Amino acid sequence: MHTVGVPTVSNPLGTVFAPAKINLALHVVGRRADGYHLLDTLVVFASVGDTLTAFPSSDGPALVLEGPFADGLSAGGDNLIARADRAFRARCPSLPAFSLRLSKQLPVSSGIGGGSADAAATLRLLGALATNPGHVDLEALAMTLGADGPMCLRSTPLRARGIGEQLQAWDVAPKLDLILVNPGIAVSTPAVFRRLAQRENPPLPERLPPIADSLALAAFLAAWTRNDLAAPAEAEAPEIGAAESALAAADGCLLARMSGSGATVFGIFTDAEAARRAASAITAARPDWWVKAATTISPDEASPRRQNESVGR
Ligand SMILES: C[C@](O)(CO)[C@H](O)COP(=O)(O)OP(=O)(O)OC[C@H]1O[C@@H](n2ccc(N)nc2=O)[C@H](O)[C@@H]1O
Ligand SMILES: Nc1ncnc2c1ncn2[C@@H]1O[C@H](COP(=O)(O)OP(=O)(O)OP(=O)(O)O)[C@@H](O)[C@H]1O
Repeated sequence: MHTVGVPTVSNPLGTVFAPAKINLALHVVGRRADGYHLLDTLVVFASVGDTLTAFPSSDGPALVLEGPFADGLSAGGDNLIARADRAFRARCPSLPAFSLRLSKQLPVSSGIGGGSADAAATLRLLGALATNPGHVDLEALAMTLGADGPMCLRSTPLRARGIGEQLQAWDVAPKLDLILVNPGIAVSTPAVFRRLAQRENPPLPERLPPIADSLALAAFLAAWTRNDLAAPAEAEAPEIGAAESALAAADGCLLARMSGSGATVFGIFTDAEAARRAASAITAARPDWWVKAATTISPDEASPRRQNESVGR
């Protein structure tokens, strides 16, 4: 795969949304012999994310990056989209060449899936465009591209254990009104894991209680769950604490917490209007931060759409 200009062919073949992943809770419960950490995490996906579109290409596979966070991200063979494309084609060699265009809306190295979401979206899109993808194990491929790969492939509310490969649907997740705030700092996931003081912590409660709405969820998360990577991430990037405090102090915020290995922080709000107001106020106070009001998405909203289907966003 190589970088080219904007594709001349205007008709897209299909498009897929790569939503931001949010770890509502992230417990580090152990460590494997290979150094990877065992997790117990509750995950939802948001209405903000990257968009990946496929165009026909007569010139071999190509990748074009655009959008607010495209700068500084390589479109070469190390991009997770290029890696996912190669991995898929190795198992499905008859797939025609596509030019892929990524609209990069999510900050890079920010704890909300970014690269894993793009890699998973690539697999979903290629799987939808291939005529015979039945023999390709997308979940196994996704894991080779990152521990967050399998959860991003599903992009539905879930609980993940192991290093992220043991997935259990969380069908009763309430719809949430959220704000995501990134204080403009890229945080390295390995660096945060390295700083962990305690690697064996209690897991989430074995059975999640019935949770009716945002209020009940926020109460449950606050009482029973944590993000064990928050302290090491904040030691790496103290601005995370400022972003969390800004969210927590906003009217209508039920819970503020860091996602993944940071530095993005999410706030759960009482309603969409409160979230919009708080997002405007935080943006006004900190124009240098990335601030987005969002909701959690339903399972079908991250499904690939072929050209003649509505993209819906
Ligand atoms: C922190 C989370 O975002 C929670 O969802 C993920 O566990 C990270 O997933 P990811 O970014 O896809 O991670 P990978 O690209 O597979 O791993 C990056 C690095 O993070 C560390 N890592 C990652 C996942 C994990 N369960 N244990 C780890 O120790 C390892 O040092 C690894 O080399
Ligand atoms: N398409 C891509 N989008 C974002 N990052 C990419 C991409 N391809 C490769 N990368 C690289 O992957 C690394 C991790 O970026 P990413 O945005 O996935 O981190 P993250 O948001 O912390 O993810 P996670 O929440 O899974 O830990 C960065 O070093 C980045 O350069």
